[in-house]
Amino acid sequence: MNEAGYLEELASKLFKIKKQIPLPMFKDKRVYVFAADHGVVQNGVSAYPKNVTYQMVLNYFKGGAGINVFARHMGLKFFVVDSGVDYDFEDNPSLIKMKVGYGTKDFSMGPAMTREEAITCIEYGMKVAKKAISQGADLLVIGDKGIGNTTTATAIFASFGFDVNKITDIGTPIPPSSVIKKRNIVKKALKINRPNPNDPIDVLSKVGGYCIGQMAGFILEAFKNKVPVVIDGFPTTAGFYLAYKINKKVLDYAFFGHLSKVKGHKVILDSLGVRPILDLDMRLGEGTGAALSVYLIEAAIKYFNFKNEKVRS
Ligand SMILES: Cc1cc2ncn([C@H]3O[C@H](COP(=O)(O)O)[C@@H](O)[C@H]3O)c2cc1C
Ligand SMILES: O=C(O)c1cccnc1
Repeated sequence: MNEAGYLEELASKLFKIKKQIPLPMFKDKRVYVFAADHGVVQNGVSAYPKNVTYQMVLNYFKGGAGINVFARHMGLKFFVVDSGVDYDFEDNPSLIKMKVGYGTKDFSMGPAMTREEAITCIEYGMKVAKKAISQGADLLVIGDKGIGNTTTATAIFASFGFDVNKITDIGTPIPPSSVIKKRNIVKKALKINRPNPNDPIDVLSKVGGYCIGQMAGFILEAFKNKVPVVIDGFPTTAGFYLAYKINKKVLDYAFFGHLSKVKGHKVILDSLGVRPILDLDMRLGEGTGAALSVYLIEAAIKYFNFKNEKVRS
């Protein structure tokens, strides 16, 4: 048996969550993109300046970004969470205002945020998930938006013991000299801040981001409510990793939508023993790879139900 290969694993993972035959199809699929600014950007670790973050959020409102295309293609409701962008947005139907601050501090000089802010991030992320689920959401895809967030993600993983040399790569296209700078900035951040790998909140406050902290809270709340979450690329996996360090059981509720082209992503996914659904050389972030993978998760459910129907008849 197992002729449908990995699709059967996907279905059996869902079956462990839902414990229902037939498995229900998703009725309210959503993508939440967590956006924030990162003080570390002032060191020239991204191909873009900081103000591109808020411009991209404004672009979401017009439906003009990659994730808007894929959300429409996949029938996902789209939301952007302002976790901490250095800009005051006017109200918009897809905007969720959860600002913890106007961007983190540069963690190569000291802590990114206070411990209180880190806890607030987790709480706000939980609030976003709670509301989504109370409105009927039954599949939650997460994405990232924020210039510099791949440096923040690298610093988080490095804090938990991953080798900086093995996980540092370009996010947006920077020259090799800037990749070296990125690596050195992360090393300096660890030296200055000494994040405690046994205390995920300490890691978040020392070298984290408002967006990544909120993703962690979001994932923890989704788990509590038995709602599966689809993780995207490198920055969203950092959010997942923080949640995982708080509660290892979140692994049973998470699907890894794709393998990012950022080389560290494979290192992290291998360490978790998980297999990404797609591998398309994407390094776009925003939830794009995860959004596309939903197609296969749904196909896996249909196939599972078809097989079980055959067995019964
Ligand atoms: C136009 C544009 C579209 C994007 N779509 C995703 N990202 C991605 O790249 C950024 C992280 O890479 P780094 O750490 O190198 O800054 C994030 O905003 C992420 O969403 C984009 C970035 C830009 C500029
Ligand atoms: O892996 C990702 O999701 C990613 C890669 C590059 C830039 N932003 C996100």
